[in-house]
Amino acid sequence: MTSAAQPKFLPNRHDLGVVAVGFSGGQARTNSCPKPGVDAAPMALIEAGLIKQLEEDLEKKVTYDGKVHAYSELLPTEDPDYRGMKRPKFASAVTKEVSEQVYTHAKAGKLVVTLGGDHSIAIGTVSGTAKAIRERLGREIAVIWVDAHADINTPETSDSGNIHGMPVAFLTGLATEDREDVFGWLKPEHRLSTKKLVYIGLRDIDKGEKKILREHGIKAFSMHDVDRHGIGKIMDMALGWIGSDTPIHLSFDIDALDPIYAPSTGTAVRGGLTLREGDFICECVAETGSLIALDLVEVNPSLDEQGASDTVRAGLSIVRCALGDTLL
Ligand SMILES: NC(=[NH2+])NCCC[C@H](N)C(=O)O
Ligand SMILES: [Mn+2]
Ligand SMILES: [Mn+2]
Repeated sequence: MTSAAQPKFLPNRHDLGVVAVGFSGGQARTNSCPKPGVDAAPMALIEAGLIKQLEEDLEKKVTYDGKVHAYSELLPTEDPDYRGMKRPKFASAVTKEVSEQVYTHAKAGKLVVTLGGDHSIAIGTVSGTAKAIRERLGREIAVIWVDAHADINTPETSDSGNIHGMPVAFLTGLATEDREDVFGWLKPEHRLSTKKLVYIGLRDIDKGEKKILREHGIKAFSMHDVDRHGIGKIMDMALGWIGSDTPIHLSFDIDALDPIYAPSTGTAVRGGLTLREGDFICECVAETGSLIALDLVEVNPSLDEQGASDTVRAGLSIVRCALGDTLL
C-alpha cells in the first residue's frame, strides 16, 4: 500500500510517541526464578541507536521524554500475593501509569512505540490505545500478539503467578477484579474483544490457556501452523481475520523468535520464528498502513550476555520493520 492509500483513521505515521518502560515486576523475582534485567532493555535499545535510527534513517518525528521510567515512586510499601498474583499492586500501578502515557500519545494521533519491560506492561499499552482509538475514531482496535506464549492465564489458571503471563486475560475481560489497586482501574473502554485478537508464534501454552483459547474461539497461529503454511500465508490469514481498515496494535514479545536469534530473554523456548519471519510479520503489518502502536517486550540484556547484543539487534530490526524501514 502506498502512503497515498493511508486510511484516514491512522495516526500520522511520521509522528511517533516513544514510551520507555523499565519494568520487570510482572515476572518472578524469587529464588526459583531470579530474572531481573528486563528493565534494562529500553536503555540497551536506545544506546544501540533506536531513537536516532527512527529520527535519522526513518525520518520520523519522535516525541520522547528522554526517560526510562522505573516507576519507583509507585512501589507500594507492601505488596502481598493476591489471588496467586505476585506483586499485584506494583504491576497494577505501573500499567495504569503506562496506560495513561500511551493514551495521551494515541489520542494526539501519534503512533505509539513502547519499549519494555516484561509483557505485563501490555496491560497498559493496549488499554491506552483501545481507549484513545475509541474516543478519537469510534473504533475498536485489533491486537496481533507475537509470542511463544499466549499470556492469557487468569490469576486462577496461572501456575507461576507471574503477571506477564496474564495480560491478555485482563485486557479481554476474561479476568476481572474489583479492587482498584489490582487492575480494577481497567474499564470497558480499555478492553479488547477476543474476536479482535490474533496470535502468531505460539509454542508453549499452559493447559488452562489452551482451554481458554478453545472456548473463546480465539484466533491463534502456532509454530505448527507457521511450518505448515509458511509465514506469507499466515500473515494473509491473520490480517484477513482482522479485516482491512482496522487499527492494529502489534505486541511483539522477543521470545517469539528462536533463541538462536534472541537468546537473552526470560522465558526462551526453542523452535521459534527466524529473524526474517519476525521481520516479515512486522513488514506485513507496516504494509497495511493500519499500525497504531507497537510494543517490544521481554528483551533482557543481562541474560545470556554473549547473546545480548544479538537480541538487542533483533529487537531493533523488529521495530524498524514495523515502522516500514524495509519496504520499498
Ligand atoms: N511474557 C512472557 N514471557 N510470558 C511467559 C509466561 C509463561 C507461563 N505461561 C506463565 O504463565 O507464567
Ligand atoms: Mn509475552
Ligand atoms: Mn513470551
